[in-house]
Amino acid sequence: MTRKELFKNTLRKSVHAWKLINELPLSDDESLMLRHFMDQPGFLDLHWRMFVPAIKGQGTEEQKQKWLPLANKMQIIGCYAQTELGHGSNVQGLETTATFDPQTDQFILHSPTQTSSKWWPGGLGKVSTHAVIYARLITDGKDHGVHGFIVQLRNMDDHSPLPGITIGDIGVKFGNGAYNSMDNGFLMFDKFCIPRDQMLMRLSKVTREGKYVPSDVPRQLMYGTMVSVRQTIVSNASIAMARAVCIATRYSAVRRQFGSQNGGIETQVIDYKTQQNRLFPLLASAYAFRFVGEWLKWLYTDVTQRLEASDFATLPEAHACTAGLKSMTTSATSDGIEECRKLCGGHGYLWCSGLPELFAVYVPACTYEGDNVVLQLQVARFLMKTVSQLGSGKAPAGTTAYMGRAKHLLQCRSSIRKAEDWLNPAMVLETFEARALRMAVSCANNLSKFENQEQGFSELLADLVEAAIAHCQLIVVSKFIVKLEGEIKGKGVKNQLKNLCYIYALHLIHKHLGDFLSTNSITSEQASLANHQLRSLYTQVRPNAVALVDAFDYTDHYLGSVLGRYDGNVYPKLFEEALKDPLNDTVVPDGYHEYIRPLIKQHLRSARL
Ligand SMILES: CCCCCCCC/C=C\CCCCCCC/C=C/C(=O)SCCNC(=O)CCNC(=O)[C@H](O)C(C)(C)COP(=O)(O)OP(=O)(O)OC[C@H]1O[C@@H](n2cnc3c(N)ncnc32)[C@H](O)[C@@H]1OP(=O)(O)O
Ligand SMILES: Cc1cc2nc3c(=O)[nH]c(=O)nc-3n(C[C@H](O)[C@H](O)[C@H](O)COP(=O)(O)OP(=O)(O)OC[C@H]3O[C@@H](n4cnc5c(N)ncnc54)[C@H](O)[C@@H]3O)c2cc1C
Repeated sequence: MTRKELFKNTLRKSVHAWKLINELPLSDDESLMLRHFMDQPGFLDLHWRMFVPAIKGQGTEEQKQKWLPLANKMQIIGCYAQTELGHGSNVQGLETTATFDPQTDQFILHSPTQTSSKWWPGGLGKVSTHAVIYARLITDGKDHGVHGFIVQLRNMDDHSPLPGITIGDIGVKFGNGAYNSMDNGFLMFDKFCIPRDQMLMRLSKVTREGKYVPSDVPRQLMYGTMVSVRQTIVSNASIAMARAVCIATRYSAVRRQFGSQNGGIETQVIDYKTQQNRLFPLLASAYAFRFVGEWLKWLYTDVTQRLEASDFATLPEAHACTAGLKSMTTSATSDGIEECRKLCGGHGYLWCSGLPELFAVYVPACTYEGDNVVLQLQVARFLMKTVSQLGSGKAPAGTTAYMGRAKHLLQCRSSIRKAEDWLNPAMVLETFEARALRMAVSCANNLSKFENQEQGFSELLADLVEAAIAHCQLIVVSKFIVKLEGEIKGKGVKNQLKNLCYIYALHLIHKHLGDFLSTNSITSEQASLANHQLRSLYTQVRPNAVALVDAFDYTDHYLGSVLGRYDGNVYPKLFEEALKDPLNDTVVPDGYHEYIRPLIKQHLRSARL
């Protein structure tokens, strides 16, 4: 499809999905499932995941009563317009202004520079009638920082931009189809006026007289919509990873190379230990991210209930967990999808493998909802704060509770003696805790050598990110272990999950061996034992690998991959796909008479053939 066709077709699908949701009708969970199977980024994502939650989280009761019924019936379509051409990560650096005019009781929205143009918001370019706009609030010449506003963008009769608004699509993005189904947009305001009651005023207010009244709740609640989306992105990482792994695992069982004896069949590539060493940790990650995603959903629900009761105590942890896990799982999944492409050899590079499209549509997850490095730095700040409070009498809680055992974890030595000891959950957990704590403490010690903490932080950014990742990996490992300790129906299933849990943990040790050795969390002998155990786990997973990906229950239609077909009938179908290519419509290609024939003829003449 051309870009225009792709965009229009996605509009068609989105509107059809909305019709089904209402007609059947579908529950919220079923509607999410429908979105999942619609399988294309589109304006509904931003309307439901960001525009509506932003109003719910930041609007007053009156504002919710006014706007939510319209949004819930999709009589208005909204998006989330925060990022600007010049500023994305640095939200406090946004330039768009919203200046209160007491004479008209209005805010004047203005884009003072080119870099202040809104740039990137999905659904903004061509579809949305409304947006939640983030802009600097100015009253009486004073800048109060960034706040949210509900703004109508387009005329409800003919969809034209309202006077004072310039709006459009930012252009083609990475990949052929992928994210190009979405109208990520730009927007400039030229002194555009909105009524005062369109500032989202749950967190702070501007009175009729133009007085700014900050509320007593933390201003970070303004970032709540991002926290909610980051949480869902973790579960989505599992879905995308599982999809790539399903394709690569099934194909690795079909594909044979070398090893034929006396003219017999060749070896299935899934039997090579190198293939297993690349594939099975990704299979394990798909399960691990699913379980940590379930836990994060619980954490998010819990913090939401606490916030409603004005208990803000767990907000920093919820922010650190959603930011860190969003970052860690999306980075691992993007890398994992690319690894799966390589695991499928040359055929993985074919569009019909399903992997190039999956990669292209997935990889921006490392950037949207917060650049992955910027988000890990938020985790690092949280960790440094926690370390600095050790010994102050305030016991660390939640995911940092292990830091409360700092004295032990800083000096303990791993008691792993034989390979099977690596199947002991307590020993594995302590290894990850020791490594995470020691990396965090080492950063804190290095920071304390700087007179200026912020300067020290800038100097140590790379180490801080590594410490943050170590903490996030510990969370994933520990939630996998907790899952195994809970109710899992079926002993066989539990055994398989145990194998995957240890593959996940031991492979991380192998991959980040430098961290584990340099922090003395394990010795090099213990590292070899971990590798030994890992190989044995691969052997145990091998006979069940295909069943473990079949368990994701993805249809062939959803996978969209010739290589990942359930029936394994890969080669005939590759031919069928190839023959569908427009280049094969004719035997002699268009351009032959124009370019190839004259070239050949010229050579034939000069060679006197
Ligand atoms: C084959 C076909 C397959 C098809 C598959 C389809 C695939 C699609 C799948 C799923 C779709 C998912 C839908 C996703 C849609 C994506 C749309 C994207 C939207 C966006 O990107 S919106 C814009 C997002 N922008 C960002 O994330 C910006 C990142 N920056 C920030 O968040 C912040 O500015 C910051 C965290 C970097 C903070 O910077 P700074 O230090 O300047 O912060 P301050 O504002 O001064 O605050 C510091 C203080 O606050 C704490 N803090 C910060 N953030 C939060 C928070 N969110 N919650 C709570 N607290 C927060 C911070 O820790 C500091 O605290 P202390 O002072 O240290 O105590
Ligand atoms: C597909 C897609 C959809 C999007 N949808 C929306 C949307 O609906 N609404 C919306 O408002 N926005 C949206 N965005 C924008 C997105 O949120 C931002 O792109 C994202 O927050 C990153 O910000 P940036 O582009 O400014 O990156 P930058 O911050 O410019 O990052 C560039 C580089 O600088 C590094 N860097 C930046 N700051 C630091 C630091 N303090 N320390 C160390 N390194 C740093 C980063 O790691 C990165 O390597 C979307 C983006 C994409 C790609």
